[in-house]
Parts: sequence; C-alpha cells; structure tokens
Amino acid sequence: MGYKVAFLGPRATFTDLAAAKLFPDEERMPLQTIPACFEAVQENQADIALIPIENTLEGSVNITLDYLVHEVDLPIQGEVVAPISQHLMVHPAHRDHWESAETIFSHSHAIAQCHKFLHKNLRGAACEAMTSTAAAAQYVLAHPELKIAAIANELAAKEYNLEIVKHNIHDFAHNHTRFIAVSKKEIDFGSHSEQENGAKTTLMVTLPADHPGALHQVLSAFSWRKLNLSKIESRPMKTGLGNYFFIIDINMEMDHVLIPSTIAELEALGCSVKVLGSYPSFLITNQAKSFC
Ligand SMILES: O=C(O)C(=O)Cc1ccccc1
Repeated sequence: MGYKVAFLGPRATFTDLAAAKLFPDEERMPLQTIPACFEAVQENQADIALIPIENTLEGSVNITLDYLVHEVDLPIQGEVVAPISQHLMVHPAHRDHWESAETIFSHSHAIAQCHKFLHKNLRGAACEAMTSTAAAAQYVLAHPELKIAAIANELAAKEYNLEIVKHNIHDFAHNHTRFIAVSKKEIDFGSHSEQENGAKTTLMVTLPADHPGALHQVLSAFSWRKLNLSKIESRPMKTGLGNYFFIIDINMEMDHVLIPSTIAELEALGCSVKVLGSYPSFLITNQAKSFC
C-alpha cells in the first residue's frame, strides 16, 4: 500500500514488533517519543503512527490519551493487542554477575510490569525510565563500563547484542498491550495475517459542570441500548482541579442508529461528545514467532 508507519523506536521496541505484524510490507519509521509519532502524521511525514495506549498490568499510557485529546486531531483507524514478555538483559561482559547491576533501565511501563521481580531479585538497584525498552537496551550496549541492565524483549537482545539473563520477568502472565493506529485517512489493513477481533468506537465525553448524577445518566444511555463498553477512563481536562473528561470504548463499530442516538442523548444532557474513531481491532497471538 506504500504506507510510511511511524512508531515508538528505536528498532525492536514492542511497538516495532506490533507494527511489523500489522504492516509487514510497509516502510517503518522509528521515532524517539510518542509525541513525535503523532506529529509525524499530523505534519504528513508519515501516513500512520502506531502508538501504545494501554497495558493490562499498568493501565493507560497517559501521554497517548492526552495527545489524542489535547494536542492533535487524528482519528484512531485501528488497534492491535499484543502479548508482552519482558526479559532482563545485560552487556555480555556482565553475564556472570548480573545480580550486581546497580541501575535497571527500561520504559516506565516495563519497569512497572516487573516490580515484584525487581523487588525480589535486584532489591538495591535503582530503576530509571527511558523513552522505550529498546532505547534502554541500546544504552546498555553503549555502556559496558557500567553495572547496569535493561528490561526489553527478545528481539532487542538480538538487535543490541545483549545477553538475556532472566526470561519472562513480568509479574503476571496475561501481560498485553494495546496499540492504536492513527492516520488522517482510513487504513487498508489488507496484507497481514493477524486475527481480526471485532470493532470498536471510542468517544470522548465531557460532562456538564456540577450536574448531580451526570455520570450515572451518561452510563444509562449506553446501558439501556445494551451497548457493551470495554473501557471507561477519566482524564483531567487540564483546566482546573476537578475538571475531567471520559474516554469511553464501545465494543461495536459506528452504526446509523444506536451510537448516533446515544450521542444525541448525551448532548441533550449537556455533555459534549467527540468521536475519536471507529475501527477494526486485531489480535497478535504469538509476537516473537516471525522474528526469532
Ligand atoms: O518501550 C517499548 O518497547 C514500547 O513499545 C512501549 C511499551 C513498553 C512496555 C510494554 C509495552 C509497550
């Protein structure tokens, strides 16, 4: 299709793995931060950005929600859910004394996913957040003189010549991350083999100020129509303490009746509603298979 796909880089992040699965024949463009990925699409340097939005163990990636709502006007055109396995890796020179690592580098969500492991096995070590797991792996490769380790995936260990000293250190087995694909145009997801898993519609809803029971009324607009919600999350409006908006995911694609009439009902209650996207959902079943 000739798409340019921006993703949170460098090579071998979890986002890169998901991008390679969903867009196997497209050009992938690693960028250093999540805001840079959004901006690349906004400014037409990329057609699509694939961005982590939510993790089973750690919840939402707040910078992603905030950029979607406050900084850019880019619709969600697809999502993909991928299993996440975290591994502890060191420079090969430190393979036999990894327990003496003084600082562990990774993405903040990866560190959070391995808290119990770190508490038990590397209690004295400091944790430092990097822009991504692969950036942490790159840093460990560049600093053989330091007693450090990275938490990242198997491909990052290969790509950055590190030694995995502990496999599967994430604290809970069902560790998955959800990534969204944003684009100005509808995406043709033609040429990949990942499983399609229904569709979703994401709304941003702002409640009227000081309206008793407003959230209850909002939820009842979905409930009596039997619209199945897969997520509701509040985020600050950034206009003052106590001002929040809600991101609501409905397990259904935009139709001509149910969702439009829900939106009309919410607006009649004094809410403002923005559709952030209506899109297909994909499921990656075995992330590492095609790489390792
Ligand atoms: O840092 C990465 O590799 C990412 O792609 C972000 C991320 C971090 C932790 C779990 C899933 C995705």
